[in-house]
Amino acid sequence: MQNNPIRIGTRESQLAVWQADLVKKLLEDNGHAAELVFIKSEGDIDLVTPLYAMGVQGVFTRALDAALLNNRIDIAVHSMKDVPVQLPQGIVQAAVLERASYKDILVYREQFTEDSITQINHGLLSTDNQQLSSLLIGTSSIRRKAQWLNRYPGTVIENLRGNINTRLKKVAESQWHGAIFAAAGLERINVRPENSIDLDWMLPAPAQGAIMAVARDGDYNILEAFAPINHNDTAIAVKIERDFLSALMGGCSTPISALAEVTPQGILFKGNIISPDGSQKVAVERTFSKAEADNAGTLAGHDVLEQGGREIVTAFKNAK
Ligand SMILES: NCc1[nH]cc(CCC(=O)O)c1CC(=O)O
Repeated sequence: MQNNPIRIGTRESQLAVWQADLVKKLLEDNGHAAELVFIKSEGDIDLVTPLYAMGVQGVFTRALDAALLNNRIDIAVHSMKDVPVQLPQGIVQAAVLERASYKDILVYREQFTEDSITQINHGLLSTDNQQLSSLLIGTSSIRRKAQWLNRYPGTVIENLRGNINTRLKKVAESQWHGAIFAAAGLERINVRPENSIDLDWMLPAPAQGAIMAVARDGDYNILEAFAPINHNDTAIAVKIERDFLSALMGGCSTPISALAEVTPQGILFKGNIISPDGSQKVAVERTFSKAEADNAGTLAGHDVLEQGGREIVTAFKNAK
């Protein structure tokens, strides 16, 4: 039994605090006292450098890892897609919460729909507005950039860093057509603008929309407290997605997307890797049985490597 309140470490952004509060509430529902401890991360301090250029993995997670290992907190709560697939020595997964929307969405500044954006990009929409001759889209995610350019070649991609509120403000003040966000982030803190559409053709980052709690290895009181709040189907899906990522590259901030959906008919998996300029894409779509879950991500990753993905990985690594 855990006696002292469970110290939940979190970053200070509104989304991070919302996610940590959810964990606190779930713990309290199960009879555990808990409190939040705020920790600043490198990813929050440097708001300019694109994430993929920061050179290290885990810019959002390392400060929390250190707090965990130094026993300043008992649990760290993360957006799972920000967590490197290889957890640091001494840190283990305690729970994965039920996934929210995994979708990427386009927040657009004016009355553009995806249809009109497609038309604009293909020069089909007649307009006198000079601005529309080339699309300007904000994102600092190399994965979103690669997918967008693959679908809409010729778009100019603008760097867009910062927490959700900063980014929304930047888009509103920009001259861009729009910017790409994770639906989950905006919806959780209730700031998804009306001018937004789900990008159904875009595959999410591995584990997008999932929340992960990590603990010290061997801290059995904590691991026991978190077992009941683990969502099994989500945990299975995100493990497959992260195995796919590992099989291809093993890093975050890569142009690799993956989505596994656990359904009564089996596990539906889709994944891809796209060269950062959008010109080359290798995609896989496979159905697995639940019994195959352990190897599904790795198998799908090997499919992609064999179908030309290896060349994209190599070029990406050499360009870094
Ligand atoms: N990389 C930043 C980040 N990490 C998690 C989310 C949103 C929540 C989620 O995807 O789980 C975001 C913002 C975004 O991608 O727009």
